[in-house]
Amino acid sequence: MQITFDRAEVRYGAAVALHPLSVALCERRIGVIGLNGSGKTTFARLINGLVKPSAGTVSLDGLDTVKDDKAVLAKAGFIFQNPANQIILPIIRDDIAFGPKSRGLKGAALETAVDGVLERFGITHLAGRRPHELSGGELQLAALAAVVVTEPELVIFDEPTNQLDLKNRAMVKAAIDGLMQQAIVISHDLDLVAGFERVLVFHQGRIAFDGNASEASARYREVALS
Ligand SMILES: Nc1ncnc2c1ncn2[C@@H]1O[C@H](COP(=O)(O)OP(=O)(O)OP(=O)(O)O)[C@@H](O)[C@H]1O
Repeated sequence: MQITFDRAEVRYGAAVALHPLSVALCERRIGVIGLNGSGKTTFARLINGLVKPSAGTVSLDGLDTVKDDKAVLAKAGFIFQNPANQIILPIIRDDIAFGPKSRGLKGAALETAVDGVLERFGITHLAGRRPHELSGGELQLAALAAVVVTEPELVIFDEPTNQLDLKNRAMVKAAIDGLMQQAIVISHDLDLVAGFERVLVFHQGRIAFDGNASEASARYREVALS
């Protein structure tokens, strides 16, 4: 999928969260790194229309995130920094079933779809649990399953390994690596984006570097320590 920013900018009053940005993205794995407050989440939320540009446009395969917001939401799933906030229903299985159910899937087809994603992310044993009974990594996988079951073309992750231990981090990394969908991953975890085709470094609301993962890490270290 082609994601196109055309002079898109975001302002909150007098403060600029994202300076006018024009960029086209179509790689399968795109990393976004940068200091706190550099504009990464704003950038990511623009992609699926959670944040609307103050000026300019953002489009996904020609669909405008403002005018075609519903179609954009169906194409691009978003995993929030704290996935517990996006798991609405008390039981994991019901939460995963919620999206496809509200799109009309029912009966055996619904059960098969839910079983499929539970198995795919290795969380079948967690289906009957409540969100607070899951580890941070398991919560990420449950939120990911709930997004993937709706069959988006793109999945956007906002700091998916934030505050996870090594084991949970590896679990989430494996899930992202194995994802069939295009993925955009915001992260402070440079290992997570190390193998990505394209990595953007944000700094003070602008892209300070756009290129391969190893050069991006070096550039990030430079801006972080400057
Ligand atoms: N709703 C909002 N209202 C006002 N200012 C905001 C809002 N959302 C973000 N900002 C500001 O915009 C700037 C960019 O924020 P953003 O969350 O995009 O950064 P970030 O790189 O994702 O940071 P972090 O790594 O801490 O999550 C920050 O200065 C932030 O304070």
